[in-house]
Amino acid sequence: MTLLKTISSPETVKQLNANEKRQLAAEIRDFLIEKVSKTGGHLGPNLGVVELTIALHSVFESPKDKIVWDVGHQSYVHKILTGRKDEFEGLRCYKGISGFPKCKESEHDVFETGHSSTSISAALGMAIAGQLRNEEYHSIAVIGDGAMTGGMALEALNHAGHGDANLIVILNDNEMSIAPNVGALSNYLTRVRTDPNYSRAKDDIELFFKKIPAIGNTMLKTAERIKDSLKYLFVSGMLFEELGFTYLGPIDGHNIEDLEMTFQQAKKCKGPILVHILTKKGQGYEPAIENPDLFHGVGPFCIDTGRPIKEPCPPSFTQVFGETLVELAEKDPNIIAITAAMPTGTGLKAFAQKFPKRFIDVGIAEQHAVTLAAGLARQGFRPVFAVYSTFLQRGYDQVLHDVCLQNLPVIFAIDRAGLVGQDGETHHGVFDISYLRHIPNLTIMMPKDEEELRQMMCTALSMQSPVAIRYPRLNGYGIPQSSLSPLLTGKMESIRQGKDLTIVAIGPMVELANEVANVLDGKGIHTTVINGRFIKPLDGAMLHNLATGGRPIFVLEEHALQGGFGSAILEFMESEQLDTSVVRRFGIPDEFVEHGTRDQLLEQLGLTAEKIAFQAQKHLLEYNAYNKTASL
Ligand SMILES: Cc1ncc(C[n+]2csc(CCOP(=O)(O)OP(=O)(O)O)c2C)c(N)n1
Ligand SMILES: CC(=O)[C@@H](O)[C@H](O)COP(=O)(O)O
Ligand SMILES: [Mg+2]
Repeated sequence: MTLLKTISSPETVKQLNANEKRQLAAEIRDFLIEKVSKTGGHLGPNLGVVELTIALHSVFESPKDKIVWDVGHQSYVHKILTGRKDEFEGLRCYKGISGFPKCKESEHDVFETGHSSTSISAALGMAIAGQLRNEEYHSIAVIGDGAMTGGMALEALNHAGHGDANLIVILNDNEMSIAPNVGALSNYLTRVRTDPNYSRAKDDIELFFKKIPAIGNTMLKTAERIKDSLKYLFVSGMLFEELGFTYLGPIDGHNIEDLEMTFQQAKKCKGPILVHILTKKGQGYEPAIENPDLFHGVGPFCIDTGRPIKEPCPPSFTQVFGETLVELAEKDPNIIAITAAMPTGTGLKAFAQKFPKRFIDVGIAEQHAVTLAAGLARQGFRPVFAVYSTFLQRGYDQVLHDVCLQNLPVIFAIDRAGLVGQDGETHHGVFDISYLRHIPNLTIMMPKDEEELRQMMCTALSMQSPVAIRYPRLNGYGIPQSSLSPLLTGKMESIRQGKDLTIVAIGPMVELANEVANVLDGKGIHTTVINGRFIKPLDGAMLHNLATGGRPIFVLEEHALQGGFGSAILEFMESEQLDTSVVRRFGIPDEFVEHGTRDQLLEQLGLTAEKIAFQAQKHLLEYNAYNKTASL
């Protein structure tokens, strides 16, 4: 990696000639494969944008020119070229560089991303800002064909096309979202990619009519008009031209010279421009090309074989969800599974293979997915929308307005609920209780283990109202499966009894509560552990019993404290005139949690058995002293 060693900034890239840039691209690919094989990460998307990123930093003047990376999972090459290559040992690691653009890392990271389809809006905002201040710079959104299916992207195209802001949208079309891309836009782009016919048809028409003497020219003019109307159907980019963009492309996204020439052309254009580039996800590494879904976001892997390096472990909550949904769907023909471009991540691949007519992938369109589910439910189906907690944030109003207000029986299978680890702030699923709990008609559950997830899915199907089941990005505990039977709605579960302290916990925090109880047992302190199970409705009878039991109550949740499960318990106790001073909440304070392993982040947040047991001892001393004084 001789050339790569010399790269410390975009200026050093600009000094290279064409051959050197090609060599640099090869070295970057080797670098990415070597580093990501150790840390894990979004290898496929980044291998696909090596030439694009070299050309971008060759032609434009970052950070004066603003480059916004949509989703941002493909920004590793950008980070390598902007002085961070020596930090890749710590990619996505605790206190290491993020896998997404972070403004605090570099002046070249001009906007933070992680959720899809935001880049055009952000870049357009920056372009308009430049116009208002008479500042000369280019504003560039790099967006994938998958992200382009997101509603926000289309809203921004609609706005940009109507104005004269100097915005450059680079559409990185690799025919893939995480899975193969879906939808009419994707089909259109495929036609544009693979459409030799139009140009041939145009030449053939002209040649044919030119052969006909005299009338030929008249007919040729008619044919011109036909050709123009044909253009509206086939020619590259007409869709974008019609939206007010200057369309350039499609061009080979792995040819640096072509890219640079096109970007130079785009720089001279006024108003909104869309450059359509064609790339291959995983370019340069066969296993990633052959398995773009796996290598979209991969854990550590063996470079020679491309096989993930994984310890044997029990099935994940996601896998149990997917298998159970198939089991339920075999009995209930009304079950429909919906994903927003994440069939693998949400465990729906088996369902899609077994019930293709009852599986819907809407693309990166969570808002649409929720209201689509509402429509299906209105017609008597049982739609199950499997979605990551963080991405359901996109569909908040649809959950409230289209599902719960009409009390429609939609099931929200909320995966990645809790800390997700290396994706960090933009992906932790730690806000869904807060943004859902206040919505009337909605039931919210969280299982303590994978077996209870199965029971909750069965419970949800037995209800005729909206239900959310939230579960973590974790492996299960290897609990043997039992037959599916519904739980009693709104009932907590008593796990163990102890006279000194009560801990009420949800999800994986129940396991932690047991660990705390074991630590305290060794200190002669005995703990009652309650599995919260239902975040809404709460188990009022249990809470009354606990609140009047004369013991402090600790509430554990891997979720924001603001508006979380502990808040719900406090609100309930206050509304019942119970003594809320007995309650102490443990969860995520009012801050964003960065990336790292889940264990590192739990340690940082004080959500460990040792730390909570220490707090319990301290609290009990104060609590008992206070009560002694009060009783005198
Ligand atoms: C709102 C939202 N939904 C889902 C995701 C998960 N996600 C991350 S990347 C991706 C696919 C992006 O496809 P594309 O834009 O074509 O980029 P590529 O990976 O092909 O380079 C998805 C669905 C997300 N980041 N944000
Ligand atoms: C970039 C993005 O949003 C997805 O690729 C996400 O990183 C997937 O997360 P999981 O690894 O939890 O499926
Ligand atoms: Mg793509």
